[in-house]
Amino acid sequence: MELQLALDLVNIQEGIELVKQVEEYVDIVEIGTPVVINEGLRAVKEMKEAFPSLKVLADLKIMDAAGYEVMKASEAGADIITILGAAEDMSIKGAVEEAKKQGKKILVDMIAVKDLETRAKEVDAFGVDYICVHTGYDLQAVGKNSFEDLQTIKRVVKNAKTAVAGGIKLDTLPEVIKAQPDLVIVGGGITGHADIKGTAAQIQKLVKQG
Ligand SMILES: O=C([C@H](O)CO)[C@H](O)[C@H](O)COP(=O)(O)O
Repeated sequence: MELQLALDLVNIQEGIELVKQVEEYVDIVEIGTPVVINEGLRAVKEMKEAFPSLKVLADLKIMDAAGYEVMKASEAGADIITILGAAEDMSIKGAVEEAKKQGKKILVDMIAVKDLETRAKEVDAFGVDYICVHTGYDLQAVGKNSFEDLQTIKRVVKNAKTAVAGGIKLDTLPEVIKAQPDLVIVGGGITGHADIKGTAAQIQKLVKQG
């Protein structure tokens, strides 16, 4: 099981300073969608240059022009790029094709997908690397989480790795781990904590114990 740190509410320099504190505890650093919107793919480039041994995920949440956007994120140094499960089949297939060409990986974010079971099976057949259930900020705000959805994709996904994101904290992590995802994504549960390093260490310990 791997741990991904999501950076969403920081600028590039703040992100780099944050990762300095926790780099020994995380496998993947996510340049979150708000950071890409604010700073562009420069954020991916600078993070990868600062931490060449960490994998960097560009959370582009691609919806269209997938091949081109995967190519640009790859050129910036991303190891993993996200596309939405709600995108056209052709877009997801295009993303996979370009990622393979570039030696990169595709994570499909299933946020807002209504028929999760059906779509997860379809997307799994396209050769994507990760399928991620995700409760975004707006649904977290009304008390939702992705724990049941994680069990659904664990049941139906046969090829891709499974991932889970959205409001995961130290106290809810054991429930997540019980479902055995391949990748756990934590943002505010680490970055919003008073003790960032200590929390990342505790979360990593639980994730690695599986
Ligand atoms: O993808 C995310 C969100 O849509 C904002 O871009 C977050 O990175 C993801 O939800 C993980 O962050 P937390 O919910 O703070 O753990």
